[in-house]
Amino acid sequence: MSELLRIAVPNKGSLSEPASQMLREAGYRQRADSKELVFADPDNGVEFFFLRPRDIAIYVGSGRLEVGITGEDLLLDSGAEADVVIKLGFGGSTFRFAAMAGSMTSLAELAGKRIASAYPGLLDRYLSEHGISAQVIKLDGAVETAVRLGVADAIADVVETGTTLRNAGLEIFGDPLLRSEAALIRRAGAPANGQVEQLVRRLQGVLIARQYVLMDYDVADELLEKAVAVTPGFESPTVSPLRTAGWSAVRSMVPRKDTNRIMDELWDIGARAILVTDIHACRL
Ligand SMILES: Nc1ncnc2c1ncn2[C@@H]1O[C@H](COP(=O)(O)OP(=O)(O)OP(=O)(O)O)[C@@H](O)[C@H]1O
Ligand SMILES: O=P(O)(O)OC[C@H]1O[C@H](OP(=O)(O)OP(=O)(O)O)[C@H](O)[C@@H]1O
Ligand SMILES: [Mg+2]
Repeated sequence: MSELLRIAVPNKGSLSEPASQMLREAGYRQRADSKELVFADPDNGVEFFFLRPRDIAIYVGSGRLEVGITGEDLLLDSGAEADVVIKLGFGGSTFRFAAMAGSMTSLAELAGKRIASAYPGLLDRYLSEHGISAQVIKLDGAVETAVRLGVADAIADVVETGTTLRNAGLEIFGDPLLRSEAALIRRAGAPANGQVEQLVRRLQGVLIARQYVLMDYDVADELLEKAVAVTPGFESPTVSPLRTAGWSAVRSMVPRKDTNRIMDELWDIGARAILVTDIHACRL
């Protein structure tokens, strides 16, 4: 038997629960106790290491662990030599500058100022790429409070809903430094590995199952072309003859978010018995 594939998974924070949930949907067992730091699933040939998401890039970049799940922003901040294999569709955020409401409007105003952040690597790189000379104040968290307490003039931080900023009396300015989401990462230049490819196929299966539904409908043959144009599917929809002559049954995958619009369009074209089913799992 080949060795277990070692996968780093966030042990805490925003990415922890959605990462474990996605792995569960991909058929892996997950720890029952959030204090467990290592958990093997030998039936699926993998072993999970529960680590701080910020540290995961370091373990993976150094090659100690084959792959890991972390945020793109955390990967960039760490400077670790790892690449995104696939984006995972959760843990989405933007990384933005903010200051007291009404106090700053453009990046240029940051020159010579103090900027607090828990992502100094990311911030330093952005400032030097934009030719801005400012002092970076490294904090561990709750950076929104740094301005009020006079430790910094502005902050650069993760923004999801913007509630934390608003509550601190801050306002974003300038373009986002970055858009980020959770991703599966791997050491830069690592050789092809069948176990990793299997993990990626499983995760892609979960992404597709979450983003698409299966749509079935019946349509008169003379309307078939028009209906199929609305539901082109991934490669090609399945069309089968109905027992009633002159009618066909169509099955196609459609984006979940468009489900009702597509059903309305199909109905207007003349399709009937339109059924929508969740996809439990898939390999495309
Ligand atoms: N509302 C959010 N707050 C913080 N991080 C978020 C949020 N939404 C998405 N993320 C992403 O989660 C990752 C940060 O996770 P991390 O566990 O380090 O921070 P956290 O969720 O703030 O946890 P902690 O309580 O340890 O600060 C980043 O990739 C970030 O972009
Ligand atoms: O835009 P929002 O939806 O408000 O989310 C973003 C905020 O949430 C996180 O803080 P967290 O609560 O994790 O505390 P921390 O700063 O100590 O990490 C993050 O650092 C931002 O402060
Ligand atoms: Mg946090």
